[in-house]
Formats: sequence, C-alpha cells, structure tokens
Amino acid sequence: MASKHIQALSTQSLLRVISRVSARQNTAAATAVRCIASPVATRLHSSTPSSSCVTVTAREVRPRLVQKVRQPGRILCGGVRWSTESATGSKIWSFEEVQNLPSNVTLIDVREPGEIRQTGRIPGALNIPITTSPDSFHISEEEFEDRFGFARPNPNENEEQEVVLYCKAGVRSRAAAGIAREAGWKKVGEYPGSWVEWSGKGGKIER
Ligand SMILES: O=S(=O)([O-])[S-]
Repeated sequence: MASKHIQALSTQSLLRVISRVSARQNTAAATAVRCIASPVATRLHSSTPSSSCVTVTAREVRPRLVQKVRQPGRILCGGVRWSTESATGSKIWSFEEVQNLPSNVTLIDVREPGEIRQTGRIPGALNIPITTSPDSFHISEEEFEDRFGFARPNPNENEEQEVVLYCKAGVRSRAAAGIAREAGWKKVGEYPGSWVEWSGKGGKIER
C-alpha cells in the first residue's frame, strides 16, 4: 500500500514535470525530457519499482534534470555539443581522449541495450542502461551483478580508477553522472560527444 502510494505520487509529479517542460521549453529541452523522463514515467506506470528506484527517479533525478535542461544553450540533443564545463562537475572527455583511454578508466554506455544492438558500442564499454535502470548506482553490488552479469565498476575503490559515461548525445550520460555522484562515486567523467560524435568521426565500433 505504502509503495503504491509512493509510486502514484512519484508518477504524478514526474508527469507534471514532463508536461510543464514539454509545453514551455524549447525543442532541445523537450527532446531531453523525452529522452529520459518519458520512458521512466512509462516504467513507473507499468511496474512496481523498489522504493529506492522511485526516490532516485521521480524525486531527485527528474527535477534536477529539468533544472539543467532549462539552462538555455547548455544541453542540446541530437548531436549538438554542450558547453565545456559539466554542471555536475564531471571531467569532460573529448573524442581524442576517449580514443586513447588510459587503462585505469572504465567506459560506461548508459543507452538501452536495444540501441546498442542496433549501433554497436565504443570498444570495451560496459552497459548500464540509465533510463530503465536508474537505480543501478544505488542497488547492492550483488543485485547489480545479478541484474547485469558483471561487477559494478567502483571508482572509489582506488584513487587511480575513473569512469567515463556516454550515451547517444550526452543528455542521459549527464543525468547518469549526477546519479553516480549522488551514490557516492568520485572520479566520474562524461563524454558529451557520445555516440553521435563517435560514429560521426569514424571511431572504432564493437558489435
Ligand atoms: O539522451 S541522449 O543524449 O542519449 S538522446
């Protein structure tokens, strides 16, 4: 009963955010919301997520995401770059830097598995789909491994370790970086050029 109550509230507030942003904001912002928030809202409607999942998605992530997409010119979906500095404080990685990743850096693709099946991925990237599994950075290590079949990278384990997140055009990876930081991860980086830039510039593809 309690979780149904939380789910209903969260879904409603999330949908309110979506409709407000979609109605008032420019195309880029609306696109950003469509990229992340709408699929999550659908998921909240169709399943009973854990309470941590609801807390992360509806009450923390979405409002922050919306604040970010409201900053004109900072987030543009569909291949346009954002400004050099990440609002989350992430280290920003360029195409050339991702091509020559040091061995202490783990690359994480936060797109959905279906997208990756269609396009391939940057060689060596792990997949943590942030839209359908926004709680991935908060669940236990055991649950994570059961869900994804590999151990969750832990950039806090040693000082040298870093992660770099990417998606299609940099929107979801920014949201994911914020979630990871909230979960206590340090040394979180983003590749805002993401798949659009990687494939556009002829980066190597792993299928
Ligand atoms: O969210 S997105 O930049 O991958 S379209």
